[in-house]
Amino acid sequence: MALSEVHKDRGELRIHENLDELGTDLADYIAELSEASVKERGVFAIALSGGSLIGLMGKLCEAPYNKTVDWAKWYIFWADERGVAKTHADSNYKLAKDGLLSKVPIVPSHVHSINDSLSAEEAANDYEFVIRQLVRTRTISVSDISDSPKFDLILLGMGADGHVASLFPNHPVLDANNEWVTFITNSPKPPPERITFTLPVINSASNVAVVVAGEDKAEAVHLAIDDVGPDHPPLPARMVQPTKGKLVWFLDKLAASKLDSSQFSE
Ligand SMILES: O=C(O)[C@H](O)[C@@H](O)[C@H](O)[C@H](O)COP(=O)(O)O
Repeated sequence: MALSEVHKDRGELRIHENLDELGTDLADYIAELSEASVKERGVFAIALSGGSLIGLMGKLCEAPYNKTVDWAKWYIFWADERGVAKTHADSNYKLAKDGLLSKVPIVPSHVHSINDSLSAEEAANDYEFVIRQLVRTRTISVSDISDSPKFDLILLGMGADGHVASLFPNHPVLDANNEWVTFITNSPKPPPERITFTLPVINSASNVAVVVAGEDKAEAVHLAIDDVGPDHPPLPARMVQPTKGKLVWFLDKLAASKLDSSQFSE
């Protein structure tokens, strides 16, 4: 049985007994947001990350979701990508293609992957340009308080160091405020070159979900969610604070094991 709680300023926490339960809840959540967005806007603009997230989304390829989700209305983006060819084992595009996109009827022209034939800097500029065109036509909605794109859903994983997308702790990329998409060439997690959404774009989304499993992430989950005071410089995951959108954490009980448990009720 999942524990669910709305933390006073860190969004909704959904804590699951095991990965199977987490995967079912995540698939339900994505399917519901897709339905609501298609009803409201006629499309669903979703941004993916890499890592274990894609495997945890696996139930979307199975019944009932493979038949009930309106896949033709999905537009796919990446919150971050690694500086490798799309055929490389490290590519976030390849991970999503093999694990999800090739298994459901997504329209190929709706898949907006990051150009792998450019330098990291050029690819970031090119991706921002692509997103600008799609904001103009409202395939991607626009924030009503800035000119930022407003994705219907941005899905993030989190590293044991508290990074999300390719926004790493103490890295100047955390201060990138003028761009929608930027790049780094010195990622502490290989490969070194990466393209990433900036925090303003993540925080302008209608919905942001952070999906985290495993005991090695428990300390970072605690630092990202609990009131830990000013002695701890905020982790990138703590800087995920949608201005008007909704934040949901999908955790397994191991990742949640260091949270101040007093805040939960069944
Ligand atoms: O390309 C990447 O590396 C990711 O987008 C990154 O932000 C990932 O989501 C986290 O590192 C968590 O990855 P794991 O879930 O595999 O630990």
